Amino acid sequence: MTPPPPLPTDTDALVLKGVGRRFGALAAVSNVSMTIKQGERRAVLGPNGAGKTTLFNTICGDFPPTSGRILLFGQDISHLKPHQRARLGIGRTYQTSLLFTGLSVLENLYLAVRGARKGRFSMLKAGPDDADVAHARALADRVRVTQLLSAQVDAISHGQRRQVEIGMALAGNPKLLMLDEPAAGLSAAERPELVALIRSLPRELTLVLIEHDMDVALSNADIVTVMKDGEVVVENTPDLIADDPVVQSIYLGEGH
Ligand SMILES: Nc1ncnc2c1ncn2[C@@H]1O[C@H](COP(=O)(O)OP(=O)(O)OP(=O)(O)O)[C@@H](O)[C@H]1O
Repeated sequence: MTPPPPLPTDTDALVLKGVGRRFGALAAVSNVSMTIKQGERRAVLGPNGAGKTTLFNTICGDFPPTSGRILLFGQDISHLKPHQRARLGIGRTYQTSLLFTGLSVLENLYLAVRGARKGRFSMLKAGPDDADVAHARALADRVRVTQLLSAQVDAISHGQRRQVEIGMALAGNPKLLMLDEPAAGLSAAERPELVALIRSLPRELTLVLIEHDMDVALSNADIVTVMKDGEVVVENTPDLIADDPVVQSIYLGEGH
């Protein structure tokens, strides 16, 4: 496989300093530190319950950290609300679908565009020259669902719904895109389209993805972080991760 081109800058996009998150007595995430450069593709791997989604939630603000600090392009966002973090440039998808069922692909993308803007609940009806509709169409192109614009999201495949969700996460023009298990539930036939989509995202966009599937993670990442029991156990380049004895013991141990 050809290596990805060099990163566009040496700027730190996301810095975690000793981040922890407790739920009562449970330390779901403990003392996680990492630096992700602008334009980097970072995969976070780990078995069930390792703390990957909780780590995502500390970064996006759904469950802010109970210890440590999070910096986005140098700004401390540790205690900001999710919508404030979104305005500063974080876009995300969720493990479970958040699409508006009963609406078309274009309508879903349009609502995401409107939701990402200030004054988002204006009741103005979209006209054909509405700039937001044009933006929604451009997002559809970006995530390769142009041929499905008028299809209801209930009627398209699971993989196509994942593509639309990524389009919605891109609606606010994020600088950091967080994808929570984008390949979960996809068939073997659907995965290459998702990988192609991820690879086609602009290189200056910083990308962090949680992934169970080692192949998807390794083929999309510059650096892979492996978590277990809430902690980072290994961080390395994809070529060195697969053979790492700690990673092998985790994955072979749980039957992967
Ligand atoms: N809202 C919550 N309240 C209480 N405990 C939680 C909460 N969210 C997560 N946990 C616990 O935190 C630990 C880490 O869970 P988390 O979902 O972050 O792991 P994960 O690595 O994303 O797992 P999976 O791959 O199964 O999604 C688990 O023990 C989980 O039960």
